[in-house]
Amino acid sequence: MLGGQQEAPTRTAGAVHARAERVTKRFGSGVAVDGVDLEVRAGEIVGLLGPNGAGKSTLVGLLTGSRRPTSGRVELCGGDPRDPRFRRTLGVTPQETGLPASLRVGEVIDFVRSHFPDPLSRSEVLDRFGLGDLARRQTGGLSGGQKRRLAVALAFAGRPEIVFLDEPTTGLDVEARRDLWEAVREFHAGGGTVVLTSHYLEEIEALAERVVVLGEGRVLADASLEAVRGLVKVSRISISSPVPPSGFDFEGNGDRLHLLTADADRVVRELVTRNVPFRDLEVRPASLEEAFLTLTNKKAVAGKDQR
Ligand SMILES: Nc1ncnc2c1ncn2[C@@H]1O[C@H](COP(=O)(O)OP(=O)(O)OP(=O)(O)O)[C@@H](O)[C@H]1O
Repeated sequence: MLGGQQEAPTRTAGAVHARAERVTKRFGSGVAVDGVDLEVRAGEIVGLLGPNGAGKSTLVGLLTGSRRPTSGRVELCGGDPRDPRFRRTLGVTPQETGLPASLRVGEVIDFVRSHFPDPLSRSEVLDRFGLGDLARRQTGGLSGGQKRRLAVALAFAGRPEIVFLDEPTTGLDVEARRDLWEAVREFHAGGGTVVLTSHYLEEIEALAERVVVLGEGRVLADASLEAVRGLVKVSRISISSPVPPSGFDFEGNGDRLHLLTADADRVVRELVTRNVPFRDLEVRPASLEEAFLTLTNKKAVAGKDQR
């Protein structure tokens, strides 16, 4: 993948911790990742956002060395992610984690720790992720949420430079999710780099400073959270009306109707001019989810490096 001599992993602030250069991954005739360029710098929290099948997990797999690109180049902390010297900088929680059912939680943590030169202590991992009470439990007997918490904790056990969290809080209740966010923030506050994928827009909004929107394997947007919203400049207009006004694309149930538009002023003026009998008018900026849907629909190649 990468040729020639490789230096030891870079630990300089501002260094590139993960890089994809025109990376493509094909499965048979399908393209999961299609010519992606991406740089993640030390200390960033980057959210990968996209609908099912957009290529998020495949991209994470490529950046973390569990998959090889069909073409293009990937780097992790300045080297090949398949090289153990560079893998030591990495913590990863894949979407599906197979934990050995007969091992106890503490044993699994120790097993993972043993692969790293300067890991967290067992009790640090247990405490930080609220697993103290479960240390002696066999992983086979854990609930789905407990397994997920352990899987995320394991990503941090080796005291990594960069963590990749693929849908980290799927299946967790609100409290457990917030606890995990806190642990991720703590890692970030200590200088750690984070790449996370999520379907929970709340999670991306809570954690990410930069959002990379993927659609059909391509980067549709790569910008700050605010800029991703700004890119589409969509407003959501809601009205109550006994009948849907003709000539407008309002959707909704009952008499509450909604419309996404880039020009809310024009729509409201037209509603008034045409004497539409609306009430309870509400106009607000689109949520990230709405912005993201609009971006995906447009298939726009938008705003690289607007962060
Ligand atoms: N091992 C594989 N063999 C064949 N096709 C695959 C394989 N892995 C992924 N794909 C295909 O590649 C595309 C991208 O999948 P990927 O899992 O990366 O998307 P995703 O954005 O992570 O989706 P989700 O949010 O549902 O996890 C999909 O069309 C998927 O079916």
